[in-house]
Amino acid sequence: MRIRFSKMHGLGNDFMVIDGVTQDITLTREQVRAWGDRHFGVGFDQLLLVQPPESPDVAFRYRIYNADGDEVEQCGNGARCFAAFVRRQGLTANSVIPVQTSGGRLELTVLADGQVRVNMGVPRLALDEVPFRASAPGQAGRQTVALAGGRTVTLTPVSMGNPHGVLLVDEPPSDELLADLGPQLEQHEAFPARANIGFLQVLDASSGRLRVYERGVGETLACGSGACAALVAARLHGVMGATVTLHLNGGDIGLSWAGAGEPVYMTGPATFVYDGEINQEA
Ligand SMILES: N[C@H](CCC[C@H](N)C(=O)O)C(=O)O
Repeated sequence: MRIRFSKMHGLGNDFMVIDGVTQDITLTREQVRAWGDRHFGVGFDQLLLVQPPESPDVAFRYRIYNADGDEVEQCGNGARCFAAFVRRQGLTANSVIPVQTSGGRLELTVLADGQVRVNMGVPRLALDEVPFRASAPGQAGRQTVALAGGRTVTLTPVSMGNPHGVLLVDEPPSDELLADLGPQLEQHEAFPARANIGFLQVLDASSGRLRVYERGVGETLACGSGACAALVAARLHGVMGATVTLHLNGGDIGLSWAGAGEPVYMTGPATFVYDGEINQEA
């Protein structure tokens, strides 16, 4: 069976986006991995599957699959591309689009300049909601994680619907730092569901530099939910204000968070690359 899809990206975090409203799509873990392969398939960080709504308070459901084939709860850059996709496909003409993901309900607003503003929901900081398994009592927002060889790191566990661990670093996050700590922390026993690991260098109260080693993918050029988690962590540490710009390898993202109990808002681009067709069995 031939499947129609669009290739898109949000600041270089790239997606295969499939209309599961007008096409009857069933995905297996093996199929996602095959299509995600950058040599033998389409190649992507995540696959986004658009589906009809399952409740009256949303217009759509969208499912997110990492390149390793696992379905996950949330994708911030993907949410922006989802909004641009459903309008381009003619599935909606609305500018405000409520959507359900496995990690919660998002409200997306397509702005006049084509950027998309996302209400990413209220961050969850309770350790069992991230989930995070503390090895020793930590103070709010700061947990110590033991690494092989006796080293320890301090990070902030945050859920944006998906799990994140954010480290505040004094220098620009280097390739060596991510290669050393990214895989260890992504799969660390402290994160029973694994985690996306962010490395944030705070530049001043309104700007910072972020690199993210994503769960199920590795480092991406941008991570939207990771950017939200980084702002939350920085605010818990008292080192950033309510409205910031974070510089990611793929570009800049605007964020705001008014504090505990409030949602995080993220604004950024959604870029269309090409339309394609692929065989279901490929
Ligand atoms: N790797 C993430 C999913 C994609 C998140 C990211 N691409 C974003 O923009 O939020 C996870 O396993 O939770």
